[in-house]
Amino acid sequence: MIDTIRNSRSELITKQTELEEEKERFKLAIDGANDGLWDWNLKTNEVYHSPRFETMLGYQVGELPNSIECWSELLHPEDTEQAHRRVKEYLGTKGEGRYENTFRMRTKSGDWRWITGRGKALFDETGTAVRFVGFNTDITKLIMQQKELRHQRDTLQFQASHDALTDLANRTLFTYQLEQGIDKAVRDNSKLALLFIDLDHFKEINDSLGHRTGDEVLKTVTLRLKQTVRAKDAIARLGGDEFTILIEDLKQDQDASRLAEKIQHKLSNPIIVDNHELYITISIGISIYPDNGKTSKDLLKNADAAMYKAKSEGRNNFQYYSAEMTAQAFERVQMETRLRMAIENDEFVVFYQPQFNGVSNRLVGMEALVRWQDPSLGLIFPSQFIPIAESTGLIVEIDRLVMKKAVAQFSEWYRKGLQPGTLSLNLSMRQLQRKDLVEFLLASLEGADCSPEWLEMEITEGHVMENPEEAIKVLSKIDSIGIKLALDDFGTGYSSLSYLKRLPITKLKIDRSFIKDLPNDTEDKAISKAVIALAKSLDLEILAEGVETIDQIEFLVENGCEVFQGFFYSKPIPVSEMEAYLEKKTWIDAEPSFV
Ligand SMILES: Nc1nc2c(ncn2[C@@H]2O[C@@H]3COP(=O)(O)O[C@H]4[C@@H](O)[C@H](n5cnc6c(=O)[nH]c(N)nc65)O[C@@H]4COP(=O)(O)O[C@H]3[C@H]2O)c(=O)[nH]1
Repeated sequence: MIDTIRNSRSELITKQTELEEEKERFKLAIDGANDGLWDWNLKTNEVYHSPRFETMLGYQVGELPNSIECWSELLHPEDTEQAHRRVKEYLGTKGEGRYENTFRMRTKSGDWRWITGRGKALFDETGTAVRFVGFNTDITKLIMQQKELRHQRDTLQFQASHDALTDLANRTLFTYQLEQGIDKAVRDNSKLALLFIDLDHFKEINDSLGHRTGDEVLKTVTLRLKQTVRAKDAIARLGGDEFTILIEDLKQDQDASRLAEKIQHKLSNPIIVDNHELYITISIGISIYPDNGKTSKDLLKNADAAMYKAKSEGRNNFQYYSAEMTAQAFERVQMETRLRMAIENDEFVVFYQPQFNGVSNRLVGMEALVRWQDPSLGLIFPSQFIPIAESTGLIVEIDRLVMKKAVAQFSEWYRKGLQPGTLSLNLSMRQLQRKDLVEFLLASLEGADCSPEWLEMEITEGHVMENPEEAIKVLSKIDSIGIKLALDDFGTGYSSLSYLKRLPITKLKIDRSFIKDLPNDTEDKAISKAVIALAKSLDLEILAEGVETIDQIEFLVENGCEVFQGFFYSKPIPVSEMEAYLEKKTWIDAEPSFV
C-alpha cells in the first residue's frame, strides 16, 4: 500500500515536472517567436493578451483591456471591415482549416503596424466556436521592404522608359506608344498624326549660356507642351532638343497643324532663366498615319524629314510630310485670319431665298443664307468658308450675326405689312452646343421686337444624328419658346425613326440631291415618295429643296409635297431685291397652278 502511494506520488511528481517543462518550453517558444499570443473565450467574450501582444503595439504589460472590442478598436479603419469578415468566415467553418489574416493596428503612439494573425478555434459538439487562440506577428518590416523593392523596381522601369531631365517618355516608350496607336488606328479605321518638334538654335543657347540654362529651357518647353496637348496625347523627348507628340483619333489632317500652331503660339512667350529672357521658336514636321507611313519607323522618319523641310523653309514653321497637305494647312490658316477680320469688319450679308407653296403659288416664307462680301474678292459663297468656320468655331459668331440681321429685317418687313411668311435660319451644331443659345435667341427676338412664331430654325439631319440625345434636349428648349424647327438635308443623315419621332420638329426638308434627277431617276423617285409618306405619317410638313424644273414640281405635287424652295422660283437674293419683290406681292393674286 505504502509502495503504491509512493509510486503514485513519484508518478505525480514526474508528471508535474513534465508539465512545468512543457509550460516552460511553450513560454520559451512564444518569447522566442516574438509573437503576441491571444486567447479569446467566446462564451465570456474575454480575451487574454500575452505581454508581447501589448508591447508589440507599444503598450505596457497589462495596459490593454481584456476584451475583443479592444482588438477591434485598434484596427485601421480601412481594414476593419475585412478583418471582421475574415474572423466571422473562419468561425463559421466549424473547424476546417486555419485562420490567417493581415491587417493594420494602431500603436499607442498612433503609428500603424502591419500584423498577421494566425489561429485556430475550438468548437463544441454543436459546431459553435467556444475558444479561439492564436498569434499576432508584426510583419511591418517585411511590408516596408516589399514596398521599397516595388518602388525600386518601378523607379528602374520608369528610368528605362523615360527621359531623366523632363520625365517625358523616351524613344523606347514612345515607339511602343506609337505602335499601340497604329494597332488601334487599324482596328478603328482611324487616323493619327505624329508631330516632330525641334527647337530652333538651341545649340546656341547651350553654347553661350551653358548646359544648365539649356536644361531649364527644355524643362519649360516640356511644361508648355503638356499644357497645350490633351491629356491622352503622348509626348516624348527623343533626345537633345527633339520632342514628339502623338495625336490619336485624328478627325481631319488639318487638326494636326492646328495643334502645331497652338504649340508655336504657346512657346512664343519668352522663357526666363537666370534673368535671361529667351525667345524660342520651333520647327515642326508632321506625318499622318496611314497616308505617310504605316509603321512607327516610317512615321518617325517622315515626320523627321518634314521637320527638316520646316527648318529649310526658314525655321519657326510647320510642314506636313506631304506638300499638298502643307499648302492646304496654310490656306486654312490664311482663311481663318481673313474670317476673323471679316467678322470684325462686318463683311457678312444675308441673302434670302423664297419658299413657295407650289399649288396656291403663294409665298410661305424664306431662308436666310449668308454671303461674305469680301472687299477685294467680291461675293463669297458659304461652301468656301462654312467648313472652316465650323471647324474653328467661328461659325457661332457668323450665325449670330446672320440671325440678328435677319430677325431685325423680318421684323421691319412685318411692320411694313409685307407679309414675308416664315424666316428659316440655319443652326450649326456648334451653335446648338452653346449653353447660352436660348438666351441669345430670346434677346435677339426682344431686341428686334420679333415674334417667335415668325421663325423656324433648320438643323441638318447629319448634325442631329451626331448626338441625338443632346440635340433633342436643346431643340426642345427652342421649341418651348415658340420657334419652329425643321430638319434640313433630310435623307442624307440616316435618321433612326425612333429619334425622328422624339425630335420636336414640324418640318422635313428633302435634300436637293434627291430632287435633282427627278422625275427620271427611279431611285430618287422612290426615295422622295418614301420621304413624303414618312413626313405625312409623322404629321410633319414637307418642303423640297433645290427645285429647278416644272417637271420636278409636278412630280412632287402629284406625290403629296406642295412646298418648294429652288432656282425655279428664285435664287437667294439680297435684301433690296427681296423687299422690292415683297412690295409687288405678285403671288397674292396669282392663280393656283396645280389644282
Ligand atoms: N443648285 C441649286 N442650289 C440651290 C437651289 N435652291 C437653293 N439652292 C442652294 O441650296 C442651299 C440651301 O441651303 P442649305 O441646304 O441650308 O445649305 C446651306 C447651309 O447649310 C449653309 N449655310 C448658308 N448660310 C448659312 C448660315 O447663315 N449659317 C449656317 N450655319 N449655315 C449656312 O451653307 C449651305 C449652302 O448655302 P448656299 O450656297 O446659299 O446654298 C443654298 C441655296 O443657294 C437650286 O434650285 N439649285
